[in-house]
Amino acid sequence: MGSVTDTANMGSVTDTTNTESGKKVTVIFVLGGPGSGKGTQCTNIVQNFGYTHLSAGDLLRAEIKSGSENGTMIQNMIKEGKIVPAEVTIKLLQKAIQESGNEKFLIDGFPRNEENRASFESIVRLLRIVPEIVLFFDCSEEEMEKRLLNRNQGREDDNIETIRKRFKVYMESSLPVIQYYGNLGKVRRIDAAKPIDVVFEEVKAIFEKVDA
Ligand SMILES: Nc1ncnc2c1ncn2[C@@H]1O[C@H](COP(=O)(O)OP(=O)(O)OP(=O)(O)O)[C@@H](O)[C@H]1O
Ligand SMILES: Nc1ccn([C@@H]2O[C@H](COP(=O)(O)O)[C@@H](O)[C@H]2O)c(=O)n1
Ligand SMILES: [Mg+2]
Repeated sequence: MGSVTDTANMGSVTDTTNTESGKKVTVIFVLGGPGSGKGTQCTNIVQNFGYTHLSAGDLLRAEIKSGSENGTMIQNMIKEGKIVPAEVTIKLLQKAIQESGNEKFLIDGFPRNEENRASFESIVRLLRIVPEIVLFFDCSEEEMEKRLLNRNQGREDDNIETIRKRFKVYMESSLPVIQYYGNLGKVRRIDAAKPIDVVFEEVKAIFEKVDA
């Protein structure tokens, strides 16, 4: 997305569909419940299909670490399992997109609620970028809870109290976004309860079609 210019103001994103090299920008949203395996499978997709993986959660956690003025607000929201205002998250995504030099993006954990979706769409409408497809990692709460409690990555939100809050936000705010894209025929549902390599076989079949 080399020709997308943003003068630190989301309203001033230049209207362009293609990069300066004339290549098409591909955006794939990666959605699913907490612990469904989005990050794990994105790592596999990057290795096999040349996408840049942008995890909204990872970008927000990096923003906390950077000591930014929004850090405390973001940290408090993550601890409570709440969704950070889209304005903040989209700025981080835009910066990462610009810095990547790539044209193919997996946007993981975004849009997470209606406000995320509507804000993103109002910006990308200018760019005429629409998500190619939405990968939906579908997994039971029981399995996701087990995975999160065993993740051991030192995440402040991987405790049972916050996990329950994240599940509630997922059911109430994130699933409707998946349904929205489902109504547009964009959702590719994946049975994420299976072992990692089996899930990736299903993912691979989808990407082979996208890249065809
Ligand atoms: N198919 C799978 N079977 C068993 N364990 C898995 C599977 N996929 C991922 N895991 C493990 O579950 C944990 C959560 O996976 P991951 O971090 O990829 O989930 P996520 O969807 O990105 O979660 P979050 O939304 O919290 O970031 C990790 O410890 C990972 O190794
Ligand atoms: N669009 C988003 C994505 C994430 N968050 C916050 O980060 C937390 C962790 O997200 P993961 O995808 O890494 O699980 C999430 O619970 C939210 O608090 C957000 O606000 N907006
Ligand atoms: Mg993740």
